[in-house]
Amino acid sequence: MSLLAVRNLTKRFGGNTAVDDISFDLEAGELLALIGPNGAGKSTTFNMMGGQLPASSGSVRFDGRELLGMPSRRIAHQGIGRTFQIAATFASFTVLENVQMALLSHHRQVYSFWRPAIGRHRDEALRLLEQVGMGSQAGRPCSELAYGDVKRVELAMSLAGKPRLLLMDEPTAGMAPAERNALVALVKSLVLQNDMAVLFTEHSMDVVFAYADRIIVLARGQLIAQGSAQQIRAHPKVQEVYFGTGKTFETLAPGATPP
Ligand SMILES: Nc1ncnc2c1ncn2[C@@H]1O[C@H](COP(=O)(O)OP(=O)(O)OP(=O)(O)O)[C@@H](O)[C@H]1O
Repeated sequence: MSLLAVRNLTKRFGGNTAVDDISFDLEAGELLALIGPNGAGKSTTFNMMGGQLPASSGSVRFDGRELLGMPSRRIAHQGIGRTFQIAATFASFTVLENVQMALLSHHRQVYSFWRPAIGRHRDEALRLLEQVGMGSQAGRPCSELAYGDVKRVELAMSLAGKPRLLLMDEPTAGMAPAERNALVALVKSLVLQNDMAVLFTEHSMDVVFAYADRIIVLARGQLIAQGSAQQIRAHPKVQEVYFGTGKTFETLAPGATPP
């Protein structure tokens, strides 16, 4: 049985079928990219899986349990984490405090402003920050960080819930190419270390082809291809939907800097 089994998932907005009968699986230890041109249905798929949007029909089973119909908070407590396109850190709080608050939330403890979280889950928060390479910045306010570092803090926060599956919606949006590669390389190493599964949407083909174990491609709501980077790059339907969008499918030489 797959860790995640999506079957015949469909979302209609009035007469527009945004996600049209898609099915795919995801296994533990796998980094799966969901790609497709603008309006393909990627965010809608994520929002149905995370409980932010009701599906019109279909099924999403995680470890055999149906997620559709569950509220998002309950989905999170099944062991599914989610990061959003907009970084969700508190700017005036330190890096460490942000991760401590995520841990408090995971343990369903209430943060109160007159009794700060300082001291609670400190060691665990520092351990998570070390995992994402931010241990040395623990005492800095998030407002002072470079954007790429904020995304690392956000990643540490999403790990606070010990997810077995992490949904990452455009984790590298707004990042420079070198930062993008570093972040996805980090995610890949976390997948292997923690035996997690990650499903991510991404517009930069360079990071998708460099790091994803498998790729699924949506176009106008339909799943038009799935497979390895090599299979996707050579797939005629994929080439057709991306033709004219300026996206390229060349492989980078090892160690080369992407455009
Ligand atoms: N709340 C909504 N109400 C009506 N239509 C919507 C809604 N959300 C999305 N859509 C439509 O569903 C389709 C899929 O949109 P979606 O945002 O899922 O695509 P996407 O692949 O994430 O695009 P992008 O890469 O631009 O973020 C589009 O036609 C969009 O206009």
